[in-house]
Amino acid sequence: MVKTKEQRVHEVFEKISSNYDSMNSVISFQQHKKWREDTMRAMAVKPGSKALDVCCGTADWTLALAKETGPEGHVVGLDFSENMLSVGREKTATTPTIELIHGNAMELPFEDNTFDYVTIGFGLRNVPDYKQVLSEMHRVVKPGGMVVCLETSQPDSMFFNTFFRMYFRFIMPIFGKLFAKSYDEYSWLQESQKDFPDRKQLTALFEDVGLKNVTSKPYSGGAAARHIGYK
Ligand SMILES: C[S@@+](CC[C@H](N)C(=O)[O-])C[C@H]1O[C@@H](n2cnc3c(N)ncnc32)[C@H](O)[C@@H]1O
Repeated sequence: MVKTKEQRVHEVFEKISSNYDSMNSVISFQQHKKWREDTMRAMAVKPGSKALDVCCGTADWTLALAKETGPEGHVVGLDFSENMLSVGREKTATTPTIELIHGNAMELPFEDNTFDYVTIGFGLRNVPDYKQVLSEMHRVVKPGGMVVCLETSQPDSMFFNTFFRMYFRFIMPIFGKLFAKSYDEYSWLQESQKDFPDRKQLTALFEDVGLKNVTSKPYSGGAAARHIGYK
């Protein structure tokens, strides 16, 4: 039986959960930390606010959000991989303002207008329907609230774009094999990168679901980008 994208993604993350955090630094040459920090700065999260981190995985961004929302805030992390969540649960055990829940980004289990911030970090390219997930994020954020996506993107320069694709296709799986004994999983992850919208296309998708004042910023020559929009 042919597996759906959703089933395959689920299998991949169930398998790589224990190596995920260290592999992130290997495959992005530590760059992901800078991208995350810059995005958090741009968000200027208000203490005491309520945030949702969609596709939270091992909860790195969830923890960063909780640091900003502080003791009066509340941060929910949602993911459909129990193994990724269980790594996240260990990391967040001493942060009582964080709640990690099992769920699907395609159908968020929250009322309309619930959160001040809704984020997705390196998750959007993995879902079966980008627009459906963005529209769910738009639905659950409060009017005036912020929707934020940090994701790999398509570099502007043709030369760098070709290099980046080659890297994802040939080098990253080798790193996956060497450091995480998972050649197939890291090889498969490039599939989700190569067809992902570029900055302009993702901005248009944000606007299609009703988000306003959408801005984007490229990182590392456009290898990654953050998008921010408001409801
Ligand atoms: C590359 S990881 C990103 C984890 C984390 N946000 C980070 O910044 O490191 C992608 C995560 O998305 C989750 N995911 C993919 N599709 C999903 C879906 N439809 N619903 C919920 N989680 C999903 C995977 O289980 C995985 O934990």
